[in-house]
Amino acid sequence: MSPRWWEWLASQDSLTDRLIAAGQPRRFRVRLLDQRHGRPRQDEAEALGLGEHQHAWLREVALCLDERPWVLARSVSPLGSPTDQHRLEWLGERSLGSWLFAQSDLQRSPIEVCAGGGPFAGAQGPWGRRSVLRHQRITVLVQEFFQQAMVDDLAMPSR
Ligand SMILES: C=C(O[C@@H]1C=C(C(=O)O)C=C[C@H]1O)C(=O)O
Repeated sequence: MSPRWWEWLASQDSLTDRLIAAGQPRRFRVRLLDQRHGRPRQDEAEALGLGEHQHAWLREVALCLDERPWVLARSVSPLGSPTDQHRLEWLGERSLGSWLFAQSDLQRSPIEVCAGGGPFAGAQGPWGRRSVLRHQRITVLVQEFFQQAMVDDLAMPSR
């Protein structure tokens, strides 16, 4: 892995803030692709220690600079029951990170890295990462997949 990618993949702070800074003067926007209640994938349930029938809040977004998707993200957070309202349902196109990283007691698990663009149709990119973030009773598995548009716009190394 190149040092420039390591800097992105290993960063413990808010990816939103890093994208805004690196993307200057491009306009940053969170484009909400999907947000619903449903069953996590098996690997997501395992990462969250969930039983296979437990429901979760599922959120998929594109983090865009000048409307180009640099990162596709899929976040999964357990629900007590399918009819529960998740505390973050109101987010809309505000960044999940803008709320999470405003919580003083936020905890983050070690970051796991994987190759590839992620479980999104047509996704293309060199790297993905995931970690679990916790604040009081909220636990969120955040999965971020860096896309070819970011490679091109920042002239990043291919891997
Ligand atoms: C966790 C963060 O929030 C980002 C924003 C997301 C969203 O709005 O759904 C999802 C993943 C993150 O890249 C962050 O900024 O680090």
